[in-house]
Amino acid sequence: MAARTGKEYLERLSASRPTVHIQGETLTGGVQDHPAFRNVVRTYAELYDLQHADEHKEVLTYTSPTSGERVNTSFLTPKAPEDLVKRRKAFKIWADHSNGMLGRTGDYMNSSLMALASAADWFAESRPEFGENIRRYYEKVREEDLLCTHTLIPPQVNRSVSGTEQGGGKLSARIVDEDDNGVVIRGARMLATIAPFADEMLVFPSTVLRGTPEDKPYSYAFAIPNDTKGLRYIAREPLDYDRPRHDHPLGSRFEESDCVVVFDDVHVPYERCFVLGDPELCNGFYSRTSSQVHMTHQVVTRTSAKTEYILGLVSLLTEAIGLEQFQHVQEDIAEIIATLETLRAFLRAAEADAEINEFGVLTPAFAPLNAARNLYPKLYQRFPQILRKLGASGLMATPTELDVTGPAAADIEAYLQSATLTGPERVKLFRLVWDTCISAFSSRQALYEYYFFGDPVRMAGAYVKSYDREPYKARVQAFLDRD
Ligand SMILES: Cc1cc2nc3c(=O)[nH]c(=O)nc-3n(C[C@H](O)[C@H](O)[C@H](O)COP(=O)(O)OP(=O)(O)OC[C@H]3O[C@@H](n4cnc5c(N)ncnc54)[C@H](O)[C@@H]3O)c2cc1C
Repeated sequence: MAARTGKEYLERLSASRPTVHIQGETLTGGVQDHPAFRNVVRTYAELYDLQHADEHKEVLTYTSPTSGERVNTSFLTPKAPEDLVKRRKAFKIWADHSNGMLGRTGDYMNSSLMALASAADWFAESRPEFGENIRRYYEKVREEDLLCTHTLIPPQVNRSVSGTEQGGGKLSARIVDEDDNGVVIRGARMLATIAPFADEMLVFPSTVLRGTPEDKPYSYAFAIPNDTKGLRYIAREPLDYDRPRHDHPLGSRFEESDCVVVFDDVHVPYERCFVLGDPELCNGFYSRTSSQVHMTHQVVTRTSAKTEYILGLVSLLTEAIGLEQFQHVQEDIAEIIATLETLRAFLRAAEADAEINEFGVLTPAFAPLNAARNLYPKLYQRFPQILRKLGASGLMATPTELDVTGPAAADIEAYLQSATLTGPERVKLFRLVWDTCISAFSSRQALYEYYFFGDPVRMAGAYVKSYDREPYKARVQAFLDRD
């Protein structure tokens, strides 16, 4: 099968039976029609349709080396510089479709799987069949164009002890049994975005494991269909209130949903396992395979699309109400431009300094991408702040569509006009600003960007530890020692 259409994505989803607890209801199917999910599912279907649009199909797809069918470009194993460029352009098309608001479009995990499968020999060091498993799984996801999400971190019970010690070792998902066909998993993982409407759940390592015998049951990587028996999702309250697009322009399209993941003795067949009982392999999972680099390449492309959107939005806002000439407003706009250009420079540097890794994959330089992923969680927080500051009371003068077209229409036309816009045009723009900086949807976006790659505080610790500062210390020391 080739790159899917939106219709094919929806058909598969309607045949799927994931167990989802949401607002007191238990769903065992029908996700695509549920008010909490149907709008975002439609948006995901649009992404699949873009793969077949005349203006995008050349960039969004390439010819599969096994089936000869067109498959999504995020599966392309880069060997030459133009492959990296093609990958980035494909990421950008999908990211632009949601103004960078969707964090779990398929290309994110596809990029990870591409890199993991290329490093199959590394997995095979643990057990030969694991190398074959990851290669086969990547090909399956590529050829069937499956939508994958992932769940990484242990439940947030007591962060003063390790993930494996939560609840006395009885809470985090762990291997509790093993038979001739596979392993049995019991416990929970904290979160998985888009879980109810993904096809597959990747249960991958995250926190560093100590390599002690007690850590072995927590040392695994596997993938299961999202309606596997015993797998349950507990969804948070939806932020899509099924309101008109005029009123909630982002929440009514891009509300991805986040779920706690419960494994109630889930049986995972061996052929779906890539690591078992090997903490060392878990600890090297992302770095040794270059998977973190390719994932970050996708993410920085997405965040640059999101920053372009913010720049466009702030510019329309400041033009609309005549703020452009004020210096502090220009200072805020300059901050957004500088962030955008920084992200673009990181992407360009990462691609320009790419090198072939030990598995023959052209891999972007990690240093610029790592800098981007350490900076953006904090840089993004400024954007809603700037929008709130510049929008001010205008963000509360935001009647709904029913008012714009109802009895208040004449007042709205007269009193809500702006320097450049009619009343209805201004309300439409300001509702978009509101959904980017004030609504519950926008709050969740800010939280998402902050924790996208993990806790920025602990990431900073790892960043400092991994960065070679010796040459700079030596240079300063030499200066101190200079006569
Ligand atoms: C909107 C959203 C969507 C998400 N989607 C996914 C997903 O799809 N898949 C997935 O796997 N994960 C997902 N996550 C989880 C994300 O990976 C985590 O939020 C992130 O790794 C931080 O972990 P935590 O939330 O458990 O925070 P905690 O680890 O509980 O940290 C809470 C606070 O305590 C501090 N703290 C805790 N422990 C330490 C320590 N040892 N040293 C110093 N400070 C500490 C932190 O700095 C932080 O301020 C999502 C998170 C959000 C918010």
